[in-house]
Amino acid sequence: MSVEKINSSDGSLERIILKGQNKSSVEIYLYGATVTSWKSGGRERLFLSSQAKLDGSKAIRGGIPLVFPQFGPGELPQHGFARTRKWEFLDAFEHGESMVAQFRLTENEETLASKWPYKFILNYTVDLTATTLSTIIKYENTDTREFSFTSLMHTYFRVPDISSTVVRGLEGSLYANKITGADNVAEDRENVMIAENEDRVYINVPDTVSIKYGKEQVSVRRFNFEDVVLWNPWAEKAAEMSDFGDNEFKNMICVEPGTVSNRISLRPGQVISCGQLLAVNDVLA
Ligand SMILES: O=P(O)(O)OC[C@H]1O[C@H](O)[C@H](O)[C@@H](O)[C@@H]1O
Repeated sequence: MSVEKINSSDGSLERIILKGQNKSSVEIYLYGATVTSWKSGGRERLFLSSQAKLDGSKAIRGGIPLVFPQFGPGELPQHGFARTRKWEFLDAFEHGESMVAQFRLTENEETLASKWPYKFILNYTVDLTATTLSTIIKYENTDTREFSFTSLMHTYFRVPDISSTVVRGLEGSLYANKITGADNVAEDRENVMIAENEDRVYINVPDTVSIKYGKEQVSVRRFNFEDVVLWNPWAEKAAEMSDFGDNEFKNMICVEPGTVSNRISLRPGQVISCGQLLAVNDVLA
């Protein structure tokens, strides 16, 4: 088990690499506090585009970008400012079976001058075990006024083949289809598969959904996040994105825990912790 801090002496961005038991590891860029790699049993579980910008010029395309305080388009830049700010690295250490790293983001002059002008502290904890990765944000209102926000962990999973990838646990939930504009559609499938440009916000989702591919399954358990966004840009939209390889849509699926259909409100001094626990399980059969 080890912690490595890569400084930017060669011009690359600073990052932290935690190595845990059984060939597990996680890499976190201070830029956006973006997790860019998670390995369990020596295998990469997250998708990072070969075209991703890793120089701080754009939000990182892949891994786990953190969306705060605005999901999607709006008064702030798309998906807010947390994914394009440099976070402070607080500490990394071994804790029982886990390797843990902690990061912090607070307001700055730019955010105070933005359309979301509040004082806040986000404490972000990344916890790695041999078979799990948990990412938790503690949101704290340090302002004198109540504020509200939307937030999400934009998790990009690497899959061998999208055409045989199944998402389970969504059956019975309602979703808004952001492509067609249809709202409150009931999901009636036990096994959700993607075969075109999909962008859906699921609400009333059970705590755990899972992604199954081949003989493996990764489960995604949420804490205090209400919704799950399901996204794959498919061929045409992928081709329009400068930081996404044309054929890479075949090897990724975004299953994104967040609270985006409602807003989270915090009074002065109030705190809430929200996050996700990703766990790798082998599937027999
Ligand atoms: O291109 P980005 O700003 O990173 O957004 C990528 C995607 O994020 C989420 O999944 C949204 O639901 C999509 O509408 C959006 O296209």
